[in-house]
Amino acid sequence: MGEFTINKEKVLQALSTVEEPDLKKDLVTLGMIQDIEVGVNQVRFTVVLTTPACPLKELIKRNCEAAIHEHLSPDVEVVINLTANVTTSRHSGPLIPGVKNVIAISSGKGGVGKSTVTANLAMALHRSGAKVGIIDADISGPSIPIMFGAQDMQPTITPKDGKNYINPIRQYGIKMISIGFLTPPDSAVVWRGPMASQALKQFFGDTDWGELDYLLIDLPPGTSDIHLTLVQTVPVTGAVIVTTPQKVALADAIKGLAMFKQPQINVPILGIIENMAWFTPEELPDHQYFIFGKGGGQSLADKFDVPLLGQIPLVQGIREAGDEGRPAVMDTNPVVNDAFRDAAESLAQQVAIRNASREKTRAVEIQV
Ligand SMILES: Nc1ncnc2c1ncn2[C@@H]1O[C@H](COP(=O)(O)OP(=O)(O)OP(=O)(O)O)[C@@H](O)[C@H]1O
Repeated sequence: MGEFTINKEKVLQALSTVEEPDLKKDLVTLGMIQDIEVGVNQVRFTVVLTTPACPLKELIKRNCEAAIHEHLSPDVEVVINLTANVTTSRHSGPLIPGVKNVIAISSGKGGVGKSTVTANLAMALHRSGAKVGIIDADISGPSIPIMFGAQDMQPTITPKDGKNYINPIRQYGIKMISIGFLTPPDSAVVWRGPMASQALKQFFGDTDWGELDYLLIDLPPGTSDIHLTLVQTVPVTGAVIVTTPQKVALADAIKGLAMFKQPQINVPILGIIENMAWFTPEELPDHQYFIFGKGGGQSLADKFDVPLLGQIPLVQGIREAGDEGRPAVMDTNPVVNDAFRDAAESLAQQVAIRNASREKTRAVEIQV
């Protein structure tokens, strides 16, 4: 056998046979391979994933290793370092320049667990290594501060470049701002649409978010002026619709979906999360009782040809943790943790696919 030397080019050639399963292009073309080092019988390189929450990272790693063994040498040791650089499809504009993805979390009707899902998705994304923020724009009951045990905190103001900026609260590693921070906890302020829209604009224009991979927006249930304000103020990467499997919830979720699809709004639907998909008693983690019906989220996803990102069971601990001021994924119930982690990974995956495949989003122009 002739002498075969491994060099960087050969490593790149071998890795150009490995496809990113979602983006359907090879890792070299996608610019995902960095820092190749060739040592004695050893190859090292970094794979830069599109999100730290990538559900396919182990598969990609295995495929890279297999490609090196197949195309270069079966004996070479392969050391792969995985990192992530979350992608964006936003034109960087004057507002929130360091925020890569804005994700609207919406529901057709109230009480389906939209805020609970937002809080836990945020925490699961943060745990994967992403930089995450939340804007709680739910005027019907701003519950994010309570779910994060932050109801008594107050955002501070810092002057910067001749302007006063709001600093988001930081709790459990997540930056957040809520319409609830603008009113004392026990006051009965009734938020009217225009006031809330004004507040939302401030949360984008006058708030120092710094660098974020994902900024989740907890919207009021149904359709409202605030939804319009959101899409007119910043480019929105996509929307997630939270529903329960119940018929009445699904009917409203369809309206919510239809709103985002309207031509003048045109926000891509990243997928559906079915909350309270079944009841699982804490002491019987393998049992599932379909008390609100079964398969509703999947049939909605099928009807609109969008992914079902996750199914979250109804678990007493989810409610208790929320009431006690922490997202339930901070506890150790594997049923809850797995459900939210899977949903967060699917969401991050859809964001990456969307960023790779669609045009950049712009804020919606107001027709006058
Ligand atoms: N999967 C779940 N298991 C157990 N309890 C849940 C679950 N999801 C939500 N809850 C509980 O249901 C109640 C309503 O949830 P949440 O406030 O998140 O709903 P929402 O859709 O944001 O409501 P709204 O937008 O109308 O304020 C809360 O007490 C929450 O703790």
